[in-house]
Amino acid sequence: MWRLLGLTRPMAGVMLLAIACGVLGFCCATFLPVVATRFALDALAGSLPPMGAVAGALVGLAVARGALHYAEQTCNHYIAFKLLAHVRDLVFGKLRELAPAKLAGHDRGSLVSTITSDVELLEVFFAHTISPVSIAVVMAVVMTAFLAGISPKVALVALVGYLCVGVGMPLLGAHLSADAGRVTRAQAGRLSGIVLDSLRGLSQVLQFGAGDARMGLIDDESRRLSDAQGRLSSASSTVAAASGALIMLFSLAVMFLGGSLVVSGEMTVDGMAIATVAVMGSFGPFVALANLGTTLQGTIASGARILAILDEEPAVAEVTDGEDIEFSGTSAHGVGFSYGGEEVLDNVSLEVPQGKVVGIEGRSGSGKSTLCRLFMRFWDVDRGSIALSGTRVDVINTRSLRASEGLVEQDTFLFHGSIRDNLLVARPDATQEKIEAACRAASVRDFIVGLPKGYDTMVGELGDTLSGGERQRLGLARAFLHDAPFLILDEPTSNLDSLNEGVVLRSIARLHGSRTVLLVSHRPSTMAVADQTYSMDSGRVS
Ligand SMILES: Nc1ncnc2c1ncn2[C@@H]1O[C@H](COP(=O)(O)OP(=O)(O)OP(=O)(O)O)[C@@H](O)[C@H]1O
Repeated sequence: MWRLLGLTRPMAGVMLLAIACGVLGFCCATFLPVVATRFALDALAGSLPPMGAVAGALVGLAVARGALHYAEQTCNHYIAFKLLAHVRDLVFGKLRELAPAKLAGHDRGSLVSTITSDVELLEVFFAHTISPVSIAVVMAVVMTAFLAGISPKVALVALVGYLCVGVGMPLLGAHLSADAGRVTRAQAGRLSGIVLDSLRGLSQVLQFGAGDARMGLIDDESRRLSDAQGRLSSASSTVAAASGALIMLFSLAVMFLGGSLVVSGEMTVDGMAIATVAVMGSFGPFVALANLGTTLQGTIASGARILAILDEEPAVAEVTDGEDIEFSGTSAHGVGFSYGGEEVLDNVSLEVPQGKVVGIEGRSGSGKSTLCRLFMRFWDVDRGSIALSGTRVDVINTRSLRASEGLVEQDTFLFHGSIRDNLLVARPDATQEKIEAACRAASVRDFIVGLPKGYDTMVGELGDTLSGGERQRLGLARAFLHDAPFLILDEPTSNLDSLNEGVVLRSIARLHGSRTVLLVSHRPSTMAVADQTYSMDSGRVS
């Protein structure tokens, strides 16, 4: 909570304005009936001021109440939405640092839920917690001082009432909802994770008839979510009912106390009427806090999840004060690496001279893709070193490293958008000629121009109808378009038929001399294009 509060520091001025407007607004709301009572008492005594003054005072207070409440809400929401934008910016910046190594193990659904609904829930904290609490504290002081001027005993009873509603009710809410707020947040994340997972694995679910089991899982998680939500709403209804009852109780207490003080001569009838009306109308700022006990827990849970992401240390730190390189070949020396547990690479050394195509073959799981990712510096090596142009990758500026390398992984991810958009990811300023040349080299041009909308065909429209081979060739076209001097191709032909494989291999062969290629494949036909081939077995290279 302190750290979330810390974020509001640059907004302190607007926050003070919100609090000032809130206090003045509640003063208008509370003193409107008080002033009206005063006029009524004056009328009874036969000394009513002119009606114009009476109407002016009452209408003035009512209009001021509306305007001040509007100003308070505007300030609060200005602060909240500025801060939400700032928090989103921090979270996306952090995700960029954490990707891909630290995001590999994250539950995607939870992550999406944190980025979207958790950040949004902070609005409750920034717009509906900080200033209402401050306003309630100030109003408690103002009202107690005002009532003490009429009768200290009445002021004391009112203060106890304010504490019961403003402090007791949030505590009751927190007690009744227990950890339902935290559970609701966590459960919402789990549910989105499972739904996302089920959607992505839809064909497996259908193929193995796992629909009922999957549905059962989603039902169970939904039930847990609605149980937690049910506990939350039941707690807030109880709190709302109890608050209403307390307000009536304390108003009656003030009235009866006032009556007895009038009888004992310690208070005038006018004083009793004004004190009772003032107390009855003064609970607004405290009622605004009553539900904090149920809502704040969820908000704090969301804040904790966001802060946990912001606190996570990236596996690989971005380099901005290192060296820029001109690519002239790459090498690995004595590289050892594990993902945490078992060793995946052990003492791996290889040379990829400039302009050459170097192949790596080996059985599944021997660590070929891992080595590719280490060349990209998605992870840092545990032992040994990887260097580009003789400079260790961990001292090369990340921007320069990314500009020097292009990676085609086994699975090509296509963003929602047109084929052209997906290709331009690799090089936003590419001309149509460059796009065509890259697609021709990847043997995908004929497929694209054969589509009714050509390069403007939406990938989303195609959905799963795009074959594995077509996606793979689009991935290759992207890499060719990227124009990096060093291309890392991880199984670039695994989904291609021999005709398309032939076209792609001829394109790779044409790269000889102009680009350097590290080519991973288990296909002898693909390996034939390499100048030199390393063999990988159980994390070792020969
Ligand atoms: N992100 C990861 N976290 C933990 N372990 C991983 C991760 N990625 C890969 N591994 C493990 O590292 C080992 C090497 O995997 P890698 O993908 O590098 O092998 P590969 O030779 O490319 O296999 P294939 O030819 O099947 O793609 C495997 O045992 C794999 O389970």
